[in-house]
Amino acid sequence: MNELINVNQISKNFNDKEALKNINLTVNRGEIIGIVGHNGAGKTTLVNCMTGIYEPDKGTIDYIFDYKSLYDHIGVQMQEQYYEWKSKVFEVCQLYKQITRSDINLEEMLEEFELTSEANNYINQLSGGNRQKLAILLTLINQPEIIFLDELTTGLDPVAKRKVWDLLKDINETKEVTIILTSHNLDEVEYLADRIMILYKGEVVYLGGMTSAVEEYSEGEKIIEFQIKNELASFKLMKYNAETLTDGRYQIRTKNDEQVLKELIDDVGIKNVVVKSPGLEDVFLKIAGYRLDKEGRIING
Ligand SMILES: Nc1ncnc2c1ncn2[C@@H]1O[C@H](COP(=O)(O)OP(=O)(O)OP(=O)(O)O)[C@@H](O)[C@H]1O
Repeated sequence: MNELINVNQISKNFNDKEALKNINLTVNRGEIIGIVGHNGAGKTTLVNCMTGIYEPDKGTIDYIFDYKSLYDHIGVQMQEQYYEWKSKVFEVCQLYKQITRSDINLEEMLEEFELTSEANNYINQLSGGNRQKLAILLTLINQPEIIFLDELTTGLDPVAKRKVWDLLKDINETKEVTIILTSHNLDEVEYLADRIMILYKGEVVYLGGMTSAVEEYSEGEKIIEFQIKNELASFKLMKYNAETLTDGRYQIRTKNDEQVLKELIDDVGIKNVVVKSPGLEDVFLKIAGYRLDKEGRIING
């Protein structure tokens, strides 16, 4: 695969705070990389280093293209506050086109993004989903090889979120644009990314495929969720360390799922059973040393 960016052992400090420590990352052409981590983990700092906004204190970043023309090759999602809030959609697109001296056909692009009917509307009148689609469109006006997106779907409803995700997949596949996105939304990363980087206190704790992340950190563990037919039998669950969920459901984590399931069916009496593998959220929480309580709130593990 073709390497676009090589991040070699970079570190970045703010005063005496180490925001990034010895980060390595090779970005290959055509891939989608999701960068996740707790608040303050260093996601934005890493993106800012890769997009030339910050200079690393240690290490180097090599680009396949000439660094002097970096902004001809990358697209960076602007924070909403940078737009002229009361501008019309088409005007902002045109401005971006002029600034980047692009020869892109804006009408075609708006059509592709299903934003044609919004072209003469003010940005502050757009729905959240359309505003995010516009943000993506703007990153693509200079026809970049790689785009950087930050917290793309925060606050969007599930349908709008899904539309934005599908748009991104389409851009990645048809335009062969490489995508780096930071997100707190693990479903988003799980759906979109080919590789995931998990940052924890400025260090990379995982970099690789999604399936191997789950395999590596779940160590063959399975999650069994169920209700019991007769609540009086609930004392029998004590030996399994079962957690109580909402809605009268229980959860057991085990590496011996077949045996435990058989015992639950034969000895306890269970119904509405779901057996699942841990997901990215479980992995993420485990790496960061957290777990969820029965209402799904994060607590220290
Ligand atoms: N310009 C700055 N000046 C001082 N400290 C900074 C600066 N930018 C980031 N930091 C610090 O560096 C660390 C990493 O911050 P960064 O914004 O990269 O984290 P993040 O993972 O993007 O967090 P969030 O999810 O909250 O956006 C934090 O401790 C933050 O306070």
